[in-house]
Amino acid sequence: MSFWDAMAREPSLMQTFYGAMSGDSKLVARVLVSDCCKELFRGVGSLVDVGGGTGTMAAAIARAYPDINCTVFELPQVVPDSQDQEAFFLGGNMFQENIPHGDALLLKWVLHNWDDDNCVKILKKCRGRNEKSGKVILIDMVVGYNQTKGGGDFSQVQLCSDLLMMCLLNGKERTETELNNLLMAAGFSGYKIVRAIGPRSIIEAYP
Ligand SMILES: C[S@@+](CC[C@H](N)C(=O)[O-])C[C@H]1O[C@@H](n2cnc3c(N)ncnc32)[C@H](O)[C@@H]1O
Repeated sequence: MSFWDAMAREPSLMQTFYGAMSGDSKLVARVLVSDCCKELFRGVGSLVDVGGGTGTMAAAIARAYPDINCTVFELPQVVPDSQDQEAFFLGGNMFQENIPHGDALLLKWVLHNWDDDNCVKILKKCRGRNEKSGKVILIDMVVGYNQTKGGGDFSQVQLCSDLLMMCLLNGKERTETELNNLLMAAGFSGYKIVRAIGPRSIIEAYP
């Protein structure tokens, strides 16, 4: 049974986990929708937050950019019973179903949950959905990046998170080289690290 299915059997655990994800998204959204990142959203009319949890990030983007149509694509057990006003929810499994099309697909704190093979599968599916135009926005740790760019030393946080991901999910935190390898294996033409947010980074990847 997957970590996600096991959690779905424990309502209190689900509430705690997705509440924590939502709290984190509130923090990160403050940076993502601030002036420093506005280039990310230029020309974007639709955005899909893949594995977007309870929709906190998508709602923050929709509030800041009312012209962007925001969708949250999540496991059915996470989709709320009634639709949110700010973002549309769609239930599905990103490995099995088609990820909805979007000018921008967002993967925040998703890739670090998976091993390399599964990451390439996820990235290929995302690339397939916006190959002609658009991009994929990743928010994840890039191990070592922040130290070299003067953003503070987050190496211990990054290594602790790496251990946690390995133990819980067979996932990992990745260096820039490892991230580049995944993107190239999934057929992306390039990427740019837009900026760091503490131990994590915002990365724009181009199909
Ligand atoms: C670490 S959480 C991040 C949630 C959200 N992006 C955030 O940062 O707050 C990973 C998310 O991936 C979702 N997820 C896991 N497996 C999935 C799948 N097969 N298809 C779609 N979503 C999935 C989980 O339900 C969870 O919300």
